[in-house]
Amino acid sequence: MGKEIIVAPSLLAADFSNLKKEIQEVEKFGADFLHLDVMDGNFVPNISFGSPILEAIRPHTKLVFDVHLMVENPDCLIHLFKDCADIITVHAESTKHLNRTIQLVKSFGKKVGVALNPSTPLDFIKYDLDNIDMVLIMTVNPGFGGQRFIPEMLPKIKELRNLAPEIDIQVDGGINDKTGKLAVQAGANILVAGSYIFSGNYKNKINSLKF
Ligand SMILES: O=C(CO)[C@@H](O)[C@H](O)COP(=O)(O)O
Ligand SMILES: [Fe+2]
Repeated sequence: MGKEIIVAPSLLAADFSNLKKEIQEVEKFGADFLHLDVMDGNFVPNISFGSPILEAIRPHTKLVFDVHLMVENPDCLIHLFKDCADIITVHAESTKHLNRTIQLVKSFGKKVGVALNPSTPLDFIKYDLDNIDMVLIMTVNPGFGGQRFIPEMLPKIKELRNLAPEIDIQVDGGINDKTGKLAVQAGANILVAGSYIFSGNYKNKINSLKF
């Protein structure tokens, strides 16, 4: 442990007909990041929202915009997020040349995250760790909110924490007060939670993740 816990509500589970209010509520109750799941219906079997929505909500909050790109060929799309994202996370599985994609995100002056699907080994990023700000360990298979946390990801988080003691480790998928605690004990310091937070009582839920 050691690093302060960052709580990142995932907008995917918010009321889409009331986004401005939803975002301002989680901000008021202590959220640190706003996690924004961009899905293209190709890399994952679902479509969510894209840069026009992010630009529309950007003026209404000071939260850090943590953009999780679940798109095939992210190099073609990254530029769309240059005016609204603070952190851009790409999936290691979505690009042929991960190191080039990392450099592209950085060329826009953004922090760069790399996400790994549950079955993707840490070896994929071993030689890029010094160039990455954050590693996102997916604790479900990407594409949908409301899935169950995969406990086999806990040793993966531990292994990464040993490999990179200072890096930000984000976990995403099935996070609640119980699974979040296990992830933090394993070494994670950024907790994404969608259905857990947006299912009600935002204040208690956000507080319950600040271990
Ligand atoms: O990236 C994803 C899903 O692919 C996530 O960010 C989900 O939005 C998390 O939702 P919950 O599992 O917390 O409901
Ligand atoms: Fe996500």
